[in-house]
Amino acid sequence: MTAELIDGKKAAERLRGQVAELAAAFAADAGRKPGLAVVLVGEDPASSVYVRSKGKATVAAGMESFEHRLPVDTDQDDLIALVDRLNADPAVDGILVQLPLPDGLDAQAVLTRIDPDKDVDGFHPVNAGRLATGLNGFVPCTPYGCLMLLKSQLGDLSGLNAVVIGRSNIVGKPMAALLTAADCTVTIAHSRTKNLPHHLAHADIVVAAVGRPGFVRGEWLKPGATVIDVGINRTADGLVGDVEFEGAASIAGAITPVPGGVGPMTIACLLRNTLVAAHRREGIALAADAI
Ligand SMILES: Nc1nc(=O)c2c([nH]1)NC[C@@H]1CN(c3ccc(C(=O)N[C@@H](CCC(=O)O)C(=O)O)cc3)C=[N+]21
Repeated sequence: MTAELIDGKKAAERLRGQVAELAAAFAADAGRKPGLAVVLVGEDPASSVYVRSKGKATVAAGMESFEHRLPVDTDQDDLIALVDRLNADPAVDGILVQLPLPDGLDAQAVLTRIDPDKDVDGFHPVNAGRLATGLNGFVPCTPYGCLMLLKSQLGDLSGLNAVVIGRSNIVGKPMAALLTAADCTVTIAHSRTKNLPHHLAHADIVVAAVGRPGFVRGEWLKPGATVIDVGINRTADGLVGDVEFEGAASIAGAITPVPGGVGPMTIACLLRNTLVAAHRREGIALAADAI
């Protein structure tokens, strides 16, 4: 292995520390802590683990955590009614409805019901539009975390070639928008892309978000490339990313591990977005470069 390991766990700890300091200052100013509501429908074991760790991280950062666990057979109207209550609750700055929702529930209708100014996941179409047009909104946590890792690794990203593999609304599309705004030359590759190795051969930055274990091969990479692996695949070998790690680590300049790369940054960015939401809702200034 010759690539430098990008330590997402350490970067996330640093960000969480900054959020905690700013959350304490907010609480002193506003007379209340920033609040994050997390809604989990059903008992998917992986989702339960994530929701628990989000709750713990929220409290550790000096914020209020409101957890709503609903039965798997919850109907659409009851879930929408809960979102309406959270929208109206002044103690709630951020709302996250854990995905995926059980079969039979319409996730798009639920996400679109969340007040865009409490949408700390950045999944509401209004926030997607704000990101696409360069307005202030909320950026989805995973791509935002990836951008922070890239900037701390590479500094200015201007003029670099970036290939984003995956075109989901949650990762690929917002990632491409962020890299475009950072002046990269961006290619979005996906399942229908012809000759992916051709595109990767020119990529200074690769963000892999396809959900297939070991899909990206080391020999496809440009030597020295910076590789961000968003994949979290549970296999017989344990948790693995979308990038074939051993091969990639011998050619890339730097690479995120799985676990310990992008995942911890996702949760830290959720706290960051909640802090920003709280400041905006209370009309309290937060220096643009504070976090
Ligand atoms: N509305 C919504 N927002 C989300 O942000 C959201 C969601 N739904 N549904 C599920 C996915 C997944 N997700 C992760 C967060 C942290 C880690 C994480 O911290 N992973 C650790 C450990 C992983 C493990 O051990 O299982 C790591 O990669 O090192 C992973 C995955 C957020 N998601």
